[in-house]
Amino acid sequence: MSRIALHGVTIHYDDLGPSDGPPVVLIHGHPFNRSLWAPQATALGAAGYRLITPDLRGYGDSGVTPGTVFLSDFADDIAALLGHLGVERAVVGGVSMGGQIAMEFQRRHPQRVRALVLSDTSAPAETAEGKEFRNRLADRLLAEGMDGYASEVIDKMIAAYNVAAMPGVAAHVLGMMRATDPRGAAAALRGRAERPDYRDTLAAVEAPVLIVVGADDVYTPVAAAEDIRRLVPHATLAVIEQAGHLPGAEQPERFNAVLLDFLTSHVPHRATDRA
Ligand SMILES: O=C(O)CCC(=O)CC(=O)O
Repeated sequence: MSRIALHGVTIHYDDLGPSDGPPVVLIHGHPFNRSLWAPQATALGAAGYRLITPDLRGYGDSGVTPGTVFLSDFADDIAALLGHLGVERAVVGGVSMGGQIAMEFQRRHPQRVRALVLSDTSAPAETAEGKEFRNRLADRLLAEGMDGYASEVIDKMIAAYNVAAMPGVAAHVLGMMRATDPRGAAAALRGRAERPDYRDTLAAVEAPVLIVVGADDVYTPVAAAEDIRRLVPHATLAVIEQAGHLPGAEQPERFNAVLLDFLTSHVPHRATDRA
């Protein structure tokens, strides 16, 4: 684990795998942390890729900036982290809110994106109803803490059948949610409520794009992934069976196979991308 002070906060991150491998950044969702990507670390490293996984500000070991944190703040943190690491261009991917941050990164720093990986996410701006929900949830988490929310949503974060069948995965996901600082979660909820519509950005993307979705995701169902696919005709779409909103955790072997297949085709090892 490493850390860096940037934009007024300390960001913790892992930088794993061969340092001269093509860099891949994977961004966790809400309310998780970089340990979400533990099942990807070994597989990517063994295949020769460098994997950089930050704890977003307000999550995991990173510092908290209470109030409102916009997806643009998260994207700029990642750009600064890559600058610190001497990485000019990278594969940038994420799950759910992390996928939206990857789209925001593409919007703000398109020249730094070698390829995009969008797992279980959606491109449109928040609806009026969604904004109200996120702002209410932010108030609730600040008042009550994370425990009640974590118990309520575990069977949507991973497929309900996996909660029983995969107690280790369920415990990990619950543990990440419960350990999140409510001030960090609330700040991200408020900022995410204000996110822009990413559909125009996606329609203009020339970089390779991988869209992944759990077959039984109830938050961002397969239809949301198909909507993204329609915007990006050159994208690859993979549906992961026996998974919900977090296929990288629920079905790591299937998820890793799809990811590595995409990387091998579109991001070969020869290029080094160090600045
Ligand atoms: O609140 C939602 O939109 C679904 C849950 C979620 O955001 C999880 C995540 O960001 O990974």
